Amino acid sequence: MTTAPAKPIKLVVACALIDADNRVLLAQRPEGRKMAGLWEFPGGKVEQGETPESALIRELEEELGITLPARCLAPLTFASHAYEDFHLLMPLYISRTWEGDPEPLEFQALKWVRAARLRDYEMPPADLPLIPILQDWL
Ligand SMILES: Nc1nc2c([nH]c(=O)n2[C@H]2C[C@H](O)[C@@H](COP(=O)(O)OP(=O)(O)OP(=O)(O)O)O2)c(=O)[nH]1
Ligand SMILES: [Mg+2]
Repeated sequence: MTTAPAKPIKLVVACALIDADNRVLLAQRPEGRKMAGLWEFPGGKVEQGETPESALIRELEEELGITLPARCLAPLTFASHAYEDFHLLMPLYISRTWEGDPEPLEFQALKWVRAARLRDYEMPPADLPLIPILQDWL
């Protein structure tokens, strides 16, 4: 019996930011990167020495320029997806409260999207199972 070689697990944290109109923030991945142009939830890799929450707070500051205390983050769901060269494990948090106006500091664009419209935006394959969960929740 042969088994497929194990792929490294990459831990990425992301957040569904929800505005007062119940819309969710999607961010368009930059040019020149893997999956450029696809729409994702802001976030990024958990670095050595970080907790998932501290990594997410750092990423939201770097990518969007917003400040979000850990108490404003609630766990929503997660993605688990086999990419070609790694396995993505991505906890998805949700928040309705932060300080500052999100700006596309590291993205091509940002978009506030209604739950019913989420499928109009092409997302990474790992994110597709998250859409109905978010739609049920919103
Ligand atoms: N942030 C985020 N990443 C996602 C989503 N869906 C998905 O498959 N990913 C994948 C894409 C990447 O392989 C990985 C995130 O890596 P990244 O390169 O953007 O990480 P990062 O923000 O830490 O950026 P960098 O330090 O590499 O510049 O997770 C999502 O909804 N949000
Ligand atoms: Mg990122």
